[in-house]
Amino acid sequence: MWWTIILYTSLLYVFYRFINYWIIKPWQVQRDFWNQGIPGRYTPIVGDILRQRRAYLADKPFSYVEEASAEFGDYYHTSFGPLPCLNISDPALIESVLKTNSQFYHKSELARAIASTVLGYENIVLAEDENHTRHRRLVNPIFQHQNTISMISSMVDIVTTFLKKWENETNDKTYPLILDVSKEMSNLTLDIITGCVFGIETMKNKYIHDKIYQSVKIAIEEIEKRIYNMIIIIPILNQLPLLGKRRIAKCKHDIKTIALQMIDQRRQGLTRANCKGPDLLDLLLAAHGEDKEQKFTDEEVSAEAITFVLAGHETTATLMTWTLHDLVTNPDVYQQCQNEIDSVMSENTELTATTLSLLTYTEAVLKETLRYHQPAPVLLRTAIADNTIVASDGKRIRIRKGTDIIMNLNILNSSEKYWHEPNRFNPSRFLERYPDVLFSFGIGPRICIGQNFAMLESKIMMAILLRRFRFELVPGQKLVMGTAGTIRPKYGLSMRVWPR
Ligand code: HEM
Repeated sequence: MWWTIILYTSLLYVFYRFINYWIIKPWQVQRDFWNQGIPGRYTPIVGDILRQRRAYLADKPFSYVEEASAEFGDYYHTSFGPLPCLNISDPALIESVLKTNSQFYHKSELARAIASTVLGYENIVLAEDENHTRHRRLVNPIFQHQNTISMISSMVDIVTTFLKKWENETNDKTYPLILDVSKEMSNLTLDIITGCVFGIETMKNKYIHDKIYQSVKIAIEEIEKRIYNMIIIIPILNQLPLLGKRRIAKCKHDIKTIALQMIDQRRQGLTRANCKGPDLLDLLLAAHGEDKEQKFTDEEVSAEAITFVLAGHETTATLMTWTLHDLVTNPDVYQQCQNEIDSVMSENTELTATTLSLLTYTEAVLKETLRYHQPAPVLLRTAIADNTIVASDGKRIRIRKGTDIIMNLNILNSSEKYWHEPNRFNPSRFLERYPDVLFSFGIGPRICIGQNFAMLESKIMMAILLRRFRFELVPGQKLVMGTAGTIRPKYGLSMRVWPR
C-alpha cells in the first residue's frame, strides 16, 4: 500500500516537474512579458527551434533573427525549446545586462553546456560571482600591455614559419595557390595561441603539436554537431554518454594531460618561454593576488591555459577570415590598407610595437570587420534573480529569474539607428573615435580579457600576409556564415593567393 502511494507520488512529482519545465514556467514568463507590453511570440515546447533549424538548413542562419527584429524591434520575447528568452539588440539593454545589472546574471545554461564540455567549470569563462572575481583578479595582469608586447617577436616567428608552406608552393609566380583561407587562418591562429601559451619550442614537438591540434579540432567539431542537432539543450539526453560526448571527453582528457605535463616540465625548468619576456604559461604560474598565497593550483593553471587556447583561437581565426573577405570585396579599402602596410614595412623592417602603432588604417579595417562581421554574434545570459533593465527609449523591462537573455550583437551592428550607412564596409568610421555601441569584445566585468592580444596578433598577421601575398576571391562559391559560437564560414572561403 505505502509503496504504491510512494510510487504514484514520485510519478506525479516527475510529471509535474516535466510539465513545469516544458509548459508552465515558459508560459508564465511569456505572459509576464506580454503584460509589460513587450512584443514577441510563443510556440509551446519547441519555441523557435524549428524556425532556427529551417533557417540553418536553408543556409540563411541569421534570417530568422533578422525577420524577428524587423517585425518586433530591438527587444522581443521568444523561447528556445522550453527556455523563455528575451532577445535584445538595444545597446542600453545590452549594457544593463552585461554591466550595470551584471550581478543578476550568470552565463546561460546553453553557454555553460557548450563551454563546460571541454573546459569544465573551474576557469575564468565559467566561474561566477566571487569565484569569477578571483580568477579575473589573477588573470588581468597577465594581459597587461608590456606582457603582450613582449610576445610580438614570437608571434612574428610563428606567422613567418607558417607562411613558408605557402611560399614554397607559390615559387612559380604565374599560378596562384588556391586556399581555403578559413581553414588556414584557423591553423595559423591555433599555432599562435598555443605557441604563446605553451612556448614555440614545446609546440615544435610533433607529438604535442598534433595531439593538441587534433583534440581542439575534434572537440570543436563535436560541440558544433551537438549544437546543430540540439542534443546540448535537451535535459537527460545531453547527459547520456553518446559517441560525441565520449569523443569530447577524450579530447578534454588528452589536452589536460598534456597541459599538466607541460606545467610540470616548466616548474622543473625543463622548458622555457621563447618570447622576449614570459609567455602565458609563465605568467599563469606566477600569477598571484595581493596576498602572495593566493595563487592558481596546477589544475587551475591547466584549465586557464586551455581556456586561452579555446577562447582565443576560433574568434581570432574568424576575424582574420572575414577581414580578408571584406578586403577583397572592397577593392578601394584593400588598396588603402595595402598602401599603408607597404609604406610602413619594407622587406627587412622588423615588426615592433612602434611599427605596429603606425598601422592605424589596418587597425580600423579590423575594427570595421568586427562590426560588419561580428565574430561572436550572440552573447547569452540567464537571470539568477528578478531585476529591471532599461532600454534606450526609456522602457523599463522586468526580468524574471530564470529568463534567458539573447544579445544579438550582429543586429545592433547593422542597425541604422546606431550606425551611419551600416551596410557599407567603411573602416574610416573608426579613425575618428571608437563608438560606444561596438560590443564585439563584450562589456562589463566579463569583457574579453584577450582583446588587446587579439588585436595585436591580427595586426601582425595582416601586416605579414598583405606584405607578401595578394588575395582574390574564387568566384561562384557558396559563402555561408557558421553559427556555432562564431560565424566562421560553414563551407570555407576559397581564395587565390598570389606571391607579391
Ligand atoms: C577577435 C577575437 C576575439 C573576440 C571577438 C572575442 C570576444 C569575446 C567576447 C564577446 C567575450 C565576452 C563573452 C561574454 O560576455 O559572454 C570574450 C570573453 C573572453 N575572451 Fe575573448 N575574444 C577574442 C579573442 C580572445 C583571445 C585571443 C583570448 C585569449 C588569449 C580571449 C580570451 C577570453 C576570455 C578568457 C574571456 C572570458 C572573460 C571573462 O569571462 O571574464 N579572447 N571574448
